[in-house]
Amino acid sequence: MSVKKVMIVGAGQMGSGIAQVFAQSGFQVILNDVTEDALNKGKASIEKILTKDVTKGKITEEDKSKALNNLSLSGNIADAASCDLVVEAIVENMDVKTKVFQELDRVTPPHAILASNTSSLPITEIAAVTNRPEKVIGMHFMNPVPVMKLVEIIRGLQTTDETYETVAETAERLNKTSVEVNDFPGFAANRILLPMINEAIYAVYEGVASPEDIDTVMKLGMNHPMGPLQLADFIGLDTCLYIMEVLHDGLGDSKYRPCPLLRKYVKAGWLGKKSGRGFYEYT
Ligand SMILES: CC(=O)CC(=O)SCCNC(=O)CCNC(=O)[C@H](O)C(C)(C)COP(=O)(O)OP(=O)(O)OC[C@H]1O[C@@H](n2cnc3c(N)ncnc32)[C@H](O)[C@@H]1OP(=O)(O)O
Ligand SMILES: NC(=O)C1=CN([C@@H]2O[C@H](COP(=O)(O)OP(=O)(O)OC[C@H]3O[C@@H](n4cnc5c(N)ncnc54)[C@H](OP(=O)(O)O)[C@@H]3O)[C@@H](O)[C@H]2O)C=CC1
Repeated sequence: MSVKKVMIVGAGQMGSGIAQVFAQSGFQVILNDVTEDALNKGKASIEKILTKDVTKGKITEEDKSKALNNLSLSGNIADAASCDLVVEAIVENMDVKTKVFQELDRVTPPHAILASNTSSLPITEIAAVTNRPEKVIGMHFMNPVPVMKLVEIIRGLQTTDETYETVAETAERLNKTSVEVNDFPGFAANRILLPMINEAIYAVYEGVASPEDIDTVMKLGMNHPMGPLQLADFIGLDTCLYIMEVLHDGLGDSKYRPCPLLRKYVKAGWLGKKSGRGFYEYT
């Protein structure tokens, strides 16, 4: 199957980035969210990035219009009835995701592939709530989506080769490089990245150094483009905590225990860049 039309569920930072790259690659895209406000914010962020790219001469005004013409907004998940592929990018919570997958299973045509952009949750478990587990797969983009080249493709236990190949070919059409990963907590990217971020938070918690100095260590000492605390704020501290909980519960090793300071910040509503405050303040 060659994918022509996609729905992206969730118009947050990941969903809007995913919608943008699909629209720029010539796919028909429906961006879905529960509120009109979220949809408008998602569309505005796509327009802002495309306008910047025009100013920089990376794309033409015509490329921008074409991409925006490929994009429509919808508050009704039943609009996925016309789609070949759905990429879900809502909150990292199994209960919420499985409800959405049950709904998608009801409304999409039988040939449609249902993909999740989950950072860490088991694809096999998400697939099990549908009547098409062979067509459920992980399509894990990296943040910021328009910039990062990688897509982790995660096979659930019942994902077929055909589903895998369609998604791998779709990632290639998006000009991304994909890697095949098996269904383990945190997959590959976050099994490696998140323990480093969590350790950096422990270092702040234990008074090893200030957040600024810890980030400087990793930026100037290891040439990371962002320090781990700046990156945690960028990912979202709620998402970081959900991922650490999945690693801790799923792998059962105390080395993955989420730092109490991370829990405290999330409880306080300090979710990082998206809420205006995390390890740093954002205006
Ligand atoms: C949690 C998960 O499940 C998985 C994950 O995603 S983990 C997170 C993975 N991501 C990372 O590790 C990101 C690490 N950070 C970086 O690579 C860089 O800091 C960065 C690309 C985000 C920004 O780069 P920078 O050099 O510091 O800043 P800046 O010069 O403003 O941006 C570089 C380019 O990226 C673009 N860019 C930055 N943020 C962007 C965004 N949100 N959307 C689109 N484009 C963006 C800029 O427009 C710029 O483009 P040009 O080179 O064409 O001018
Ligand atoms: N942040 C990152 O760096 C990365 C995140 N991911 C994964 O991507 C997913 C989304 O993360 P991110 O974009 O950062 O999160 P955001 O909080 O930015 O966006 C989530 C969006 O989904 C909406 N939403 C919540 N429930 C539903 C629903 N039932 N139907 C439709 N929309 C819904 C939210 O609306 P509202 O705000 O109203 O609740 C919000 O607009 C998560 O699974 C995360 O783990 C993957 C790679 C990187």
